[in-house]
Amino acid sequence: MDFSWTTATAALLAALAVSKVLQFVSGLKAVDYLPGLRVPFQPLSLPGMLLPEMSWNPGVIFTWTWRRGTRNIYRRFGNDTVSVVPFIYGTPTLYTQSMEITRQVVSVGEKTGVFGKAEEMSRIIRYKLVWNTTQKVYADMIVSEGWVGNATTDVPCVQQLISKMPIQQCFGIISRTTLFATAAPKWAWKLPLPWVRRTRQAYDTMRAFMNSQVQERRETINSSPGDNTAKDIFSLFVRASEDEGGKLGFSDEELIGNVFALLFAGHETTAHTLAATLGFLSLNPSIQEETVAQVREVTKGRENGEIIFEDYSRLDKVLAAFYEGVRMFPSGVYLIREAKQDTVLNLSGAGEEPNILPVKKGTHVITDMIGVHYHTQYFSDPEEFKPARWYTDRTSDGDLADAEEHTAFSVGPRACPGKKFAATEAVCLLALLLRDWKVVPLLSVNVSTGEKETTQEWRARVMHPVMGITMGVRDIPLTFVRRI
Ligand code: HEM
Repeated sequence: MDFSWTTATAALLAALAVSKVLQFVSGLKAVDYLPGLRVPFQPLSLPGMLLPEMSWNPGVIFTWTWRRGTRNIYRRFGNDTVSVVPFIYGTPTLYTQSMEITRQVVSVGEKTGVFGKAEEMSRIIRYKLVWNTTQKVYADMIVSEGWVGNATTDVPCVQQLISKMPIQQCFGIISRTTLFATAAPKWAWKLPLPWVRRTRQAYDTMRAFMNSQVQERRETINSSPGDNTAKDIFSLFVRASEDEGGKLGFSDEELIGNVFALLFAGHETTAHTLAATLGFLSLNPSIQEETVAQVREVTKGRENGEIIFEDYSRLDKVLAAFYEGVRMFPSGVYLIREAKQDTVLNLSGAGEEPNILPVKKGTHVITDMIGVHYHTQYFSDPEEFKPARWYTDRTSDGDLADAEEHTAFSVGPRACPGKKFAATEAVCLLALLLRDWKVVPLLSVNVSTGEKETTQEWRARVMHPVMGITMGVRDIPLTFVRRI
């Protein structure tokens, strides 16, 4: 029989099509045919992330872009948990906006090993050091940015202010180019394009910085073996690695990787949440003044309005503003877990008739933090910035019985170990900034008409998410007006 390329290609395509159909059917079975989206690619898979957003390719943060009206997937399919089954590429996945399912998966499921993710993290942080360092960064920033003596200062992108240390420019570039870094083959790094060159430089600078940090710590630790005084995270990693020694110790690459992951987990999330919080405070002057009043009350009678670490627990309105900022822009937007074995989820929630959903091993379950945070069952008026819902004394605002469980820092054994770190840094920085400056939106002016946009237009233009390593917020333009 003559060999024909056409026949061979057709046979290959037919085999591929059959395998995809079988895979799709097994995906539907894995989620027990729970209604939901049927799309070519899982939105969090590489093709899903890289291809442009279309009706057939929802995009990484479709739960935000589609959150209103009939496109909201939970409303559309009439359930707080829906399936997303890809027919070309990706893992069958359940998206949920139910805290009850989140508890079953992220809390109980993780504890029992039925659901899980990979690596472990140690939890050693000294919060007073965080507070004092934040104070120093604020003082340095006021000088280096030339704010001393200014009555007002315009800041076109408040994120850049919050990320001012030199190495942090590299952080910014790296976090914006994660998709490229994950997907690009080696040759693509050599392309003669300015942004590729800048990306390469950022990665090289960061690697060299990290390397020098490892070598420095290694020398110090080896030159005085009994000395355990250095408690920064880098030294702890290096010491742990040196103590294990031989094959069990970390390689330099692994050490750098771990510290890198920790720095990124903490940096981008906190910077974006602070920016979003300042943005919302600028849009809500009365809430801003209420928060400032607490700062004044706490620091009354102190020389220069000094704010100290011991004030943290009394600055609950500042903390509440930060929690509300992270509720509205949850940087850890998806909690992704994989079923480690065949299991079941109870979709009905506490107290109702059981409605059992079988879930096959390998299926992903994603808690959609946007869904949870804009769910009227948990938060009344979810589109409103209402820090009062987090106040310690929030008896008037009955919608948060378990306030701690609803924060954007996750629950269960793999909840964010940096929550207190972020909260300490945020309360200190926000209290200092608000004590000294009134924050107002920097409104743009229409060049042809000379008219200024309204604050509502500013909100509609600015307060949108962008996806880097985590979910952030667009550049936030603000004016800082000195308080007398
Ligand atoms: C606004 C600030 C922050 C937010 C919203 C945030 C949010 C989160 C969330 C939701 C998770 C859990 C992810 C999951 O369960 O899949 C997480 C994990 C983590 N966070 Fe944060 N985080 C913040 C700041 C920080 C800071 C400052 C640090 C470090 C100092 C940090 C270090 C980590 C680490 C290491 C993990 C992984 C924990 C594990 O897998 O066991 N985070 N974060």
